[in-house]
Amino acid sequence: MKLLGAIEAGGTKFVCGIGHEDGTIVDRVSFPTTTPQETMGQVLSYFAGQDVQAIGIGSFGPIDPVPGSPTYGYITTTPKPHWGQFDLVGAVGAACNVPIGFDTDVNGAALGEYTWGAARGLDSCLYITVGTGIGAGAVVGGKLIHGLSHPEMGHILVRRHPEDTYEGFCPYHGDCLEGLAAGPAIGNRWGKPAGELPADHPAWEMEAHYLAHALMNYVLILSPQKIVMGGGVMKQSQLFPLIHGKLQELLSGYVQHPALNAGIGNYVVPPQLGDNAGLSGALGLATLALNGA
Ligand SMILES: Nc1ncnc2c1ncn2[C@@H]1O[C@H](COP(=O)(O)OP(=O)(O)OP(=O)(O)O)[C@@H](O)[C@H]1O
Ligand SMILES: [Zn+2]
Repeated sequence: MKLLGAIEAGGTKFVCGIGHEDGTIVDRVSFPTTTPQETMGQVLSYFAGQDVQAIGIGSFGPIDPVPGSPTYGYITTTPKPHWGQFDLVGAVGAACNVPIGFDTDVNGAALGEYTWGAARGLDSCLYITVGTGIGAGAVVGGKLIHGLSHPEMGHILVRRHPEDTYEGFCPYHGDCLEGLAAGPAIGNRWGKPAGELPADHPAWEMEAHYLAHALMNYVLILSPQKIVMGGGVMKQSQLFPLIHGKLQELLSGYVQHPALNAGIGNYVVPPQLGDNAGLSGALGLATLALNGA
C-alpha cells in the first residue's frame, strides 16, 4: 500500500504522521511550534527517511489555500510570532518532491470526519474546534469549501448573553464568537483556566449559549448533515446536552428535520476520530493531492 505523509500544523505543536489511503495511521510524532527554522527542520528530517507518495498539510491560519495565488501555501496574517507570511508549502515542497495538499486544520478535520469518522456516508458536515481559538471547516456536496480564501467561521458575531459583561479578547473584533467563547475567554471571564472549572459552573451554560448561536447560524447558512465539535473546551462533555437544548430553542422549530428534533443527540457530536481528527484530516488532504483533486 502507498505511504502518505500528514502534517497537522498547530499553533502549539506540529503533529506529523505516516499513513495509508484507507485512513490508517502507522506512525506519529510531534514537535513544539517554536520558530519556522527549528520546527520545520524537525518536520523535514522526519519525512526525509520516509518514502511517501504525497503529503497533506492541515494548518492553523489564516492561510492562503488558493492555487495560483502568489502567496498560495503561506500562513499569512497570523499574530503568532515568526510565522506571519511563512511559505509552508514551499518549505515542504523544497525538501519533498511529491504532490502536496494544503488546507486549514479545520477543513482537514471536516474532511477526516467526512471520510472516516462521524459523517461517513453523508454529503456534508461541519467541523468546529473550540480551543485557544475557534475555527470551523466544512464539506458541502462532497467538497471542502473555499471561496475568496477560506471561511473564518470562528469570528462570526453572536448575540450577547444577558449576564455577560466580559469584553472579549479577539484582537480584531473584540466580542466575536472566538473573543467570547474560546478557551482564553472562559479563563479571563471567570478568573480560572477553563479546564479547572467544575462541570456545574455557570460558565458552561454561558458557553453553550454562544456555541448554540454559532451552530444556529451554520445550520441556517450551510445546512450541514452533521456537526462535529472538537478542541480542548469540548472535553467538557456536559456542554453537548446544553448545546442540543439551546440550539433547538433558538431554531424554534423553524427548520424541520428529524436530526434537529429527536435526532439532535446524534446530530451535534464529538469527533469520532477523537484526538486523531487533525492528523487524519491531513491524511485526507494527502489522499486528495495524490489523486490530483
Ligand atoms: N478539559 C478541558 N476543559 C475545558 N477547557 C479546556 C480543557 N482542556 C483544555 N481546555 C482549554 O482549551 C484551550 C486549548 O485548546 P486545545 O487543547 O484545543 O489546544 P490548541 O491546539 O492550542 O487550540 P487551537 O486549535 O485553537 O490552536 C485552552 O484555552 C484550555 O484552557
Ligand atoms: Zn474575531
